[in-house]
Amino acid sequence: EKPQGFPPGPKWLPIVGSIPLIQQLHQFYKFYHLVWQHFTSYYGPVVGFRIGRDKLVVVSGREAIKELYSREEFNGRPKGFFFRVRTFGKREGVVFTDGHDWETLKRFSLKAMKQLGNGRSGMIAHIEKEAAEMVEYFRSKADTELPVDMGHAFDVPVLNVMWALLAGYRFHTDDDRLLMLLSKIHDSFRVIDMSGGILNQFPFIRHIFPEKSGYRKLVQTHLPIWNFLVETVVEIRDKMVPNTPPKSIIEAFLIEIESKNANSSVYNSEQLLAICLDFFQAGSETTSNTLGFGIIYMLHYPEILRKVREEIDMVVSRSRTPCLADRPNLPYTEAVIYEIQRFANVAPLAIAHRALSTTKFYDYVIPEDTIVIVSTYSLNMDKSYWKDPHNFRPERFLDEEGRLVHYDAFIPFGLGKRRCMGENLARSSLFLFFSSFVQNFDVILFEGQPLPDIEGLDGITLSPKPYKAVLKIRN
Ligand code: HEM
Repeated sequence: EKPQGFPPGPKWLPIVGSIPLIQQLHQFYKFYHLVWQHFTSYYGPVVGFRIGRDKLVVVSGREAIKELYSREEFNGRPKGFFFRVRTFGKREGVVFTDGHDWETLKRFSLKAMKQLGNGRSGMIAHIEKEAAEMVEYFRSKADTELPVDMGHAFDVPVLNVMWALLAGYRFHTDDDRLLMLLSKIHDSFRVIDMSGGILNQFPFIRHIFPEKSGYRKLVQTHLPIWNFLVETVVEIRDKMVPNTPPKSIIEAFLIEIESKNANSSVYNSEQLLAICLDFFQAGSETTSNTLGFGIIYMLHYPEILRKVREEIDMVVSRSRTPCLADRPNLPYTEAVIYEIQRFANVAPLAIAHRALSTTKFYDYVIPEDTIVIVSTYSLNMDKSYWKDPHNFRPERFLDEEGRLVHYDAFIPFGLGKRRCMGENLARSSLFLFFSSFVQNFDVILFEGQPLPDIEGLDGITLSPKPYKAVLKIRN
């Protein structure tokens, strides 16, 4: 039965809740964030409904989202069966956990990232090197004139940045293990359904329908990733030199394990694998999909591309690729990247939160364990805020003097205690990969080939639809 004071929303049917209506609307709209938007237009910024046994609340709009992000009670993550399969049936790692262990691990990871982070010898140097490698690699492709899979063009460099952070080294671009890993990570994004799907509602059905329930696929997709991570951790542990500063997150974590007692619930090898998986999944698709969309938009808006290149040519010249120190001097390029992020809505629903206790929100009662979804899409496409949200217009992020403008409603990385841990890394990667790519290459479609679709594919993250094109070195 619907709890007293629960936010307004569609009808609750016995057992299934609103599932049939949601499925119907999803068929029509194709994207979950549009289904939630549909509800919002009927019921307001806070909508409540039920999916199977789970109560869900979708929060939209600037005011409600800011309020939500400021409240400690909403800092939980869903804890259903589905969200635990990827971490060996337990709640481990930093993305789908909460409470004391999550806080400890988040603090540890942020500190390790900071230590490995900035500066010539750290992550920035890694990303700059990776961007230079990417340009070399695409140059060799451009020479052969073989078509490139543009939807995934940035997967390897982006994953290599993540890998440098986690493991301290990079893969060769054609490394078979890397390609296997990438395809499994992609698959995992197609099988992780943010609401948890049927498996989350009725975990026992995996014994009856291992195939149909999606359980087998879920395990089979994660198995090679787990195995690979285990191998890597063992390799790194065997090579570690005692009493030297850690060169990667894995090394930093292994040092913690060594220094703590063996039964720590936080510093143990399962948690380490869970963290690696979290970073892999949270960091790679988001960044490479954003870049993929960026290139599609540049094909649609050649005039904007021309201006980006003009700025890069003037500030950086064409004799070298951009470095991070150029960023403050390239406000137009930055504005274009902001607009790509706003327009692409790569994480349209952030990552689901959970109410840690029964609490009041606006005039409503949100019961403990309600899953709370933040529609960042509603912020990015708010008409009253942006005026023309459906236009791709980077100038909105510049003032009259051409300086970058920051808006408090532009929060592609979330806010508050659960905000993205990779924001700096992601922003540096987006800047370096995007600017180096457009500085050096033209994307040439085949004769008669339509412009690639602006609209992406639905999933945990939105991804560009795959398409092929030939790269030419820009003259
Ligand atoms: C363009 C790229 C990226 C976007 C748009 C993005 C966006 C987000 C968003 C919206 C959240 C959830 C906020 C919330 O819970 O409300 C999040 C969480 C997270 N992100 Fe990112 N992210 C990006 C790149 C990265 C990278 C590169 C890393 C890793 C280095 C990363 C690691 C994480 C982690 C670990 C969390 C979970 C934090 C927690 O639950 O406490 N992300 N990100």
